[in-house]
Amino acid sequence: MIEARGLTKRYGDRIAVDDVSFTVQPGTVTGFLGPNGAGKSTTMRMIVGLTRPTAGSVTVAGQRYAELRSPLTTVGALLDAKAVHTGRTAYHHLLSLAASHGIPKQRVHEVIEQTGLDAVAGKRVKGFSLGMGQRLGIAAALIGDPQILIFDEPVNGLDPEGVRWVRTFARFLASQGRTVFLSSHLMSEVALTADHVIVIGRGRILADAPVAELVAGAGSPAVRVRTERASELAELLARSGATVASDEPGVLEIRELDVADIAGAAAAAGIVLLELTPLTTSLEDAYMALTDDSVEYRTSVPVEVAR
Ligand SMILES: Nc1ncnc2c1ncn2[C@@H]1O[C@H](COP(=O)(O)OP(=O)(O)OP(=O)(O)O)[C@@H](O)[C@H]1O
Repeated sequence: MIEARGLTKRYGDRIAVDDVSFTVQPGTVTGFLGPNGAGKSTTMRMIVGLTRPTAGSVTVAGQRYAELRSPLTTVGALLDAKAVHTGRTAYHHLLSLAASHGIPKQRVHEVIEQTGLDAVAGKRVKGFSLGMGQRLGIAAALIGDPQILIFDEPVNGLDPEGVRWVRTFARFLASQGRTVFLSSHLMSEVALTADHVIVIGRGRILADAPVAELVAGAGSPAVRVRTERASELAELLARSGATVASDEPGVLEIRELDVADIAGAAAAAGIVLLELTPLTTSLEDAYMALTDDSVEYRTSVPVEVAR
């Protein structure tokens, strides 16, 4: 279990992590989701004692990382796979890690096998592909057979096969009763991998819920409408309290009004609808709704598109 209480990190007058409290449970994959710069890496670095909190605390298995007598056998982390840039072979990299922590050699063979590195274990890490580097990072995290695993953006830059491997492996680790905490800025990835999601934006927790609950609570789903009089209908519906968006000429995405309300309003105004489709709410919608005010950089769709 990982427990953060009032965890805060300031860099000068910039607040990277702002008074966050959460618990990550064993036996599940918990996704840590947020846009770039939201504070995910800073939080993870504080969990494993690499960054010192400005205030608050975080514990793993009930203790602060610095107090752990045997850190590698308690928590394993993959924070920056590219950080391993060595002329040593994968086997020797893992062997020296094991040796420096009193972990038997046998464990090196086990993690090599578990992470599918057998074929490249004798090769120098320098020449590794990103996918192989990621497997090596995960093997290193597993070396002490810890119950708690922290992976920062484990699928970033991986090909589809690599993504699938990380996803399946994370689920396997959780099925063994381990605590698996993995970050991503990809909601689609988290939806496929995690049971539970903690969403962070601008250093604050925006949601902490099972994936299913987050989707269900995403608010009114959108309705897609196609008409030749899109801008006229958009103005009409906006006056009735709808939120109207458009990223394609003649097509509107309407929230806060249901299909019947929209059809009624269009009929009353003599506007012919060419399409009227309720859209199901996805985790992506839920995530966008939650982080709407939290993204540092955004693109906006000009209203003119609706015309
Ligand atoms: N060492 C540092 N010095 C100053 N500011 C920092 C430092 N590390 C992080 N920050 C700032 O803190 C904020 C949170 O960064 P962090 O890397 O934790 O976010 P993130 O959610 O992991 O984003 P990304 O997905 O882009 O890695 C950002 O605004 C970042 O610029």
